[in-house]
Amino acid sequence: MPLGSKLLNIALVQMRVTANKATNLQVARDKVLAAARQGADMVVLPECFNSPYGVQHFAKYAEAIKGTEPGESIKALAGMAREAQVYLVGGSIPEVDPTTSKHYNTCPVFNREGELLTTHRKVHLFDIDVPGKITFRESAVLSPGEHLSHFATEWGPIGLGICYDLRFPEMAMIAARRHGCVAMVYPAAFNTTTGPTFFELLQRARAVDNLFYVATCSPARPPAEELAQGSYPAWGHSTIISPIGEVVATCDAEDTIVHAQLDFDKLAEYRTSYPIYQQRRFDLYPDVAEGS
Ligand SMILES: NC(=O)CC(=O)C(=O)O
Repeated sequence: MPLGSKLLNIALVQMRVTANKATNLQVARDKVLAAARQGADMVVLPECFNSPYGVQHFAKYAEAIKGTEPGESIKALAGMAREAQVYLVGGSIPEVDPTTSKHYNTCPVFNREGELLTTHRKVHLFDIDVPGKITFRESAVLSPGEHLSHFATEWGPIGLGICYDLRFPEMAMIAARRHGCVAMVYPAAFNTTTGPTFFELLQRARAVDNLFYVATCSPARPPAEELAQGSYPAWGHSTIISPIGEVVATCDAEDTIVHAQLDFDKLAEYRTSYPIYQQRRFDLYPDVAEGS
């Protein structure tokens, strides 16, 4: 697919997520509409935007997305996208598959008419153990997705990942090389242990590996009293990175909306200046763009 030539105004909604799903949906709606009023074409919500992030919460907040009447979050997201007339990368929500009863961490994407374009189920589950700092085991409750995902837009295809997926370069490279993606979007919830070391570095690495834009959207960090009660210490720092690894826009841990313009003429320029797509040595390593 040819590279798009227009500007894409993107907005990252770094919102506070509470234990009240209805409140989270209402806050998301208000912020999606506010972002659209500021000129956003595409709005991104955080990982787990309708539920606290923690294995103890996933089953309680889980909703069906496919194969049955969609849950309240999917209906609400479709309504927001339609009302705001934006592409909506609906963060992620805990999903239950009614046919298998398996749970997933899933990102739904809607077009400006509020139609569900695709869903991405987090492929790499967040299972880590940093002694004395953080232990997290999504696989205790969730199943991994079995597919890589992207969706078509007028600017070109856009790849999807969720948080821990950012650590796996193959996924972004397949999006870029096999599907011609011009950007990768990751709803994410890094934390105060891993965020400072890895979050920006990984985004910049994925961007320069592939000469495309990378956008991430995190929940805002909860207040100190909630952290003291065990709430997940989200790192925040929702960010947009240019194809040559520059931080185009970012923030700290607060409740905010980050706006930026993705310039796909610039992307084409960079790919001409740095022709790494043509310089690969597939005689020495396999071509990840092969097949589809
Ligand atoms: N929350 C995640 O999925 C990932 C994360 O926090 C990390 O990789 O660090």
